[in-house]
Amino acid sequence: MIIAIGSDHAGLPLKQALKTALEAQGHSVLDAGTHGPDSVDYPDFAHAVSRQVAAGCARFGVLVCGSGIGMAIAANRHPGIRAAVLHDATEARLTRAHNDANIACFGARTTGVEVALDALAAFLATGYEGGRHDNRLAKLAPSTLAMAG
Ligand SMILES: O=C(CO)[C@H](O)[C@H](O)[C@H](O)COP(=O)(O)O
Repeated sequence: MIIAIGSDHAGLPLKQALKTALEAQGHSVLDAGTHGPDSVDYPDFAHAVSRQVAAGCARFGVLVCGSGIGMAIAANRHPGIRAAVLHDATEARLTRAHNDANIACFGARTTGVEVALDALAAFLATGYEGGRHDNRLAKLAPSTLAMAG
């Protein structure tokens, strides 16, 4: 599977750990950076990864910053992106099964490496359930916002 990954300076160590694990599992990882400890702006990396996922160049994205929240806010501005901040494997399974999330966001300052690895494995192993969730996802499309009450 092709997976796009990115982080800011705060997320770099966790990003490296997740990338190493993904490659060991046989995935192809497109690393959008950052590649060093200098302070950078998380939206630059969220936008790069989101574009790759939205364009179909990568099946899933992984984004890491201090809390995961800034990355998720930035990624969710892209049509077709459903990014979720994950703190454990249960959240990972639920957001795949119910939200068809396609980008997993982690907070390197809030979530340990082992928990993040576990959550990412669950995220990648879980399929979208469809059914009752299809109508709900359709209501997330930007074109439906003008009609929303
Ligand atoms: O934007 C964030 C909050 O959602 C990220 O956690 C950033 O990594 C964080 O703001 C970076 O903080 P720093 O003080 O510039 O290292």
